[in-house]
Amino acid sequence: MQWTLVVPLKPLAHAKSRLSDTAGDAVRPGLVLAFAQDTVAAALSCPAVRDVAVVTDDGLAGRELGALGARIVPDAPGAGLNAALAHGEAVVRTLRSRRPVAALNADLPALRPAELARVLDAAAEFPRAFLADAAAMGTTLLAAAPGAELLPAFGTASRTRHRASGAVELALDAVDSVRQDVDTGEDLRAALALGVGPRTAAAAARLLMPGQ
Ligand SMILES: Nc1nc2c(ncn2[C@@H]2O[C@H](COP(=O)(O)OP(=O)(O)OP(=O)(O)O)[C@@H](O)[C@H]2O)c(=O)[nH]1
Ligand SMILES: C=C(OP(=O)(O)O)C(=O)O
Repeated sequence: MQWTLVVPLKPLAHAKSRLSDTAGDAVRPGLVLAFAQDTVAAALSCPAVRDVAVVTDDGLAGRELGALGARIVPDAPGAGLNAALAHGEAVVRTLRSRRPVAALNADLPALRPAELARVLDAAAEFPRAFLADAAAMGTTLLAAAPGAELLPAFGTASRTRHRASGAVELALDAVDSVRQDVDTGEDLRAALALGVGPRTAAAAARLLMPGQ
């Protein structure tokens, strides 16, 4: 099955505020862009992925991610993460109504295409399914079959909300790269230990972070 992914991305200057102790205001936007570039590049090279739409109002990120092959959708609602995802879903479904759709966070710099393919293949068995993040509190991927709505409920402690909404939690081993979102300096160290993509590796080296 070939999926359309919807990837939300906040304006870089405001994104990942919880990383401010690890990366100051001068370097954090570049680091967040590197996460998104490595996430989108890995997604686009996944055999289970047909196309990727990034919902963002950030001009630089739009140009860079568009150059990788993503469709850029303006964050027209401007009303937060879940509104951005619902809007992205509506846009891609207008274009491709018979494809399954999955929301994927933009902060997965260690993402491996083969692991993403395993997650999407497992999700294809259910009308709606999700993958919990490495902290086991949040969500990194929420998937909906053709004809089912995503009904995104991302944000703090979203795992419980997605489960309560009827989405099936995917119980998969060895998909750490799809679970490892980066909110904090500790998360970034964990992602570096898994092995990040080239743009995040370069950006982290500029922060003088060891472990690559
Ligand atoms: N388009 C869009 N994306 C968003 C919005 N809010 C969050 N995101 C994205 O949603 C994903 C998950 O969000 P978080 O992990 O909370 O990231 P964040 O809001 O940048 O992080 P903090 O500032 O530390 O809370 C990331 O890819 C964000 O860039 C929004 O209002 N619009
Ligand atoms: C966006 C989420 O949370 P966090 O900001 O903790 O990554 C989530 O897990 O739904």
